Amino acid sequence: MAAEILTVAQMYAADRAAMAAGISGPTLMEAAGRAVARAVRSLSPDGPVPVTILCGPGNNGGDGFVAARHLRAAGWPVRVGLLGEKSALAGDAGWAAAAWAGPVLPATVRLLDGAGIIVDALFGAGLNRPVGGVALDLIMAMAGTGKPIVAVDVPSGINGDDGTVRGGAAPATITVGFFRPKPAHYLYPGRGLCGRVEIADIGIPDAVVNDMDVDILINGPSVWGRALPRRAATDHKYHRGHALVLGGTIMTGAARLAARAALRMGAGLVTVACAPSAHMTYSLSMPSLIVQPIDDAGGFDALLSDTRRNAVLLGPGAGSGPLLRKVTLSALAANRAGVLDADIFTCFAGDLASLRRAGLNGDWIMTPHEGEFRRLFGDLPGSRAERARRAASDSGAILVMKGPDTLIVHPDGRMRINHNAPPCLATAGSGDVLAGMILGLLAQGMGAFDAAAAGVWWHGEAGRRCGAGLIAEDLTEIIPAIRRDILF
Ligand SMILES: NC(=O)C1=CN([C@@H]2O[C@H](COP(=O)(O)OP(=O)(O)OC[C@H]3O[C@@H](n4cnc5c(N)ncnc54)[C@H](O)[C@@H]3O)[C@@H](O)[C@H]2O)[C@H](O)CC1
Ligand SMILES: [K+]
Repeated sequence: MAAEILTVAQMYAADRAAMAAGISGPTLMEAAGRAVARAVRSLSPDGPVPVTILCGPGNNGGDGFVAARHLRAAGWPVRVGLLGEKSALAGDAGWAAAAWAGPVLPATVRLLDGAGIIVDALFGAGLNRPVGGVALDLIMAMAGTGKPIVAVDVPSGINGDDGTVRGGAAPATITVGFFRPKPAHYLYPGRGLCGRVEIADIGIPDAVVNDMDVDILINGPSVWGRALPRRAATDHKYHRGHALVLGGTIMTGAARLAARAALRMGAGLVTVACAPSAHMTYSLSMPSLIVQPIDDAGGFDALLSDTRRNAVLLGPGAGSGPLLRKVTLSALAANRAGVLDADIFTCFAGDLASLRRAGLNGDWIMTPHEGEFRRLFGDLPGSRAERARRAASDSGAILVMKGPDTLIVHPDGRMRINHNAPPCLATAGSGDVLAGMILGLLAQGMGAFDAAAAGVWWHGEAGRRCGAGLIAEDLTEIIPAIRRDILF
């Protein structure tokens, strides 16, 4: 499957490019409507049930008319309700409505009575304001029926570019998108309202994407697999990097999980630097760890003076006191790659400027969840994706905005949307494992953007394989099996 996600504007451009290549608008709409009819039929394998199709005033409605014609031809009872006047339908939608031989009724809530399946073809890519009035009444009524809904392109009321709900939207059972997915198919809350997403080939040549600046991808091995660190028969451990983790004194579990994850990801060596009082805790937890007691930030600097220690993790369990602050500023100045997580966002709350001044750049990855994000970046305006992009651009670092639809964003605006994380990953220590996984890849020399994306996907896959009831310790243990299955 192609990993590209197209914005609404890019999808319109793809349409135009296809038409310029000689594929007519009605040809595209015919294929789109046929795919919608197919999705409806898949919901009732035992045979026809009454279908109500609610059509809007644009081409989304046009797709609805085409679907109506195909379903009727296959012997399905279909009622079509139109929001607006048939005479006002223009272009391809006008063509589709003219080709529908059945009655066109005004779209009212009553039309939903007796429907076994509903097709939501009110608004798609062309939504340009929040839904209200009759349209909103229809959307709420669709949602209230409890019947299966097939949404055309997106559930009406969802903004295709960011997945936000504008006014209201009815949850679909299947959403049929066209050519390539849109951000709303992958970003919550849109993603949660789309149900199963089926992307139909409607005859737009794949090549049209080559002329576009596609900067959003679905995160997965096809995106970063070729950049994974390779093993050579002649490798020794110093070829595989040396990660350095600042370990806390009280919350020692976080750094232990992260260090273990970094080793499991293939880092050659992992050192935990900690207060002398915590030395024993770290040493006894994992014989393969190097544990270095440090008295103060100077002790950490001394460890960093060994340039083989090439990747650094700061934050998990570290406490947000002066030590973390000092160590972070000197690590940023030391020209390393690294991951900033957890207590970093408290330690530097509202103070991105200090991180930037110290040398934060694209070799560094920040991994906040929503609350931590706000602590560092404040209340930025816009959707989650817009805020994440702004934060990556302002910080100059790779931003991993954690959540059920984790975003991996480059300062230049490129974004990868992750979609494989199961809810059971929301458990204590899970974020520490993620930070350590990314660290392990950084230590082996993988570029920060790819390392972040690979870590996030791999962590999701680990969660999926462990399943419900997993604890963070399980995640680290399944890492090697996943590597074996990534075919790059
Ligand atoms: N390659 C493709 O993706 C193809 C997509 N197709 C379908 O075309 C629609 C997009 O069609 P468009 O006419 O541009 O927009 P819409 O039908 O979504 O809506 C425009 C229509 O609705 C009015 N409107 C917008 N927002 C509101 C609102 N909140 N309340 C009331 N009215 C609103 C607006 O004024 C217009 O009149 C895409 O989604 C696909 O379904 C093609 O069929 C095939 C190729
Ligand atoms: K729709």
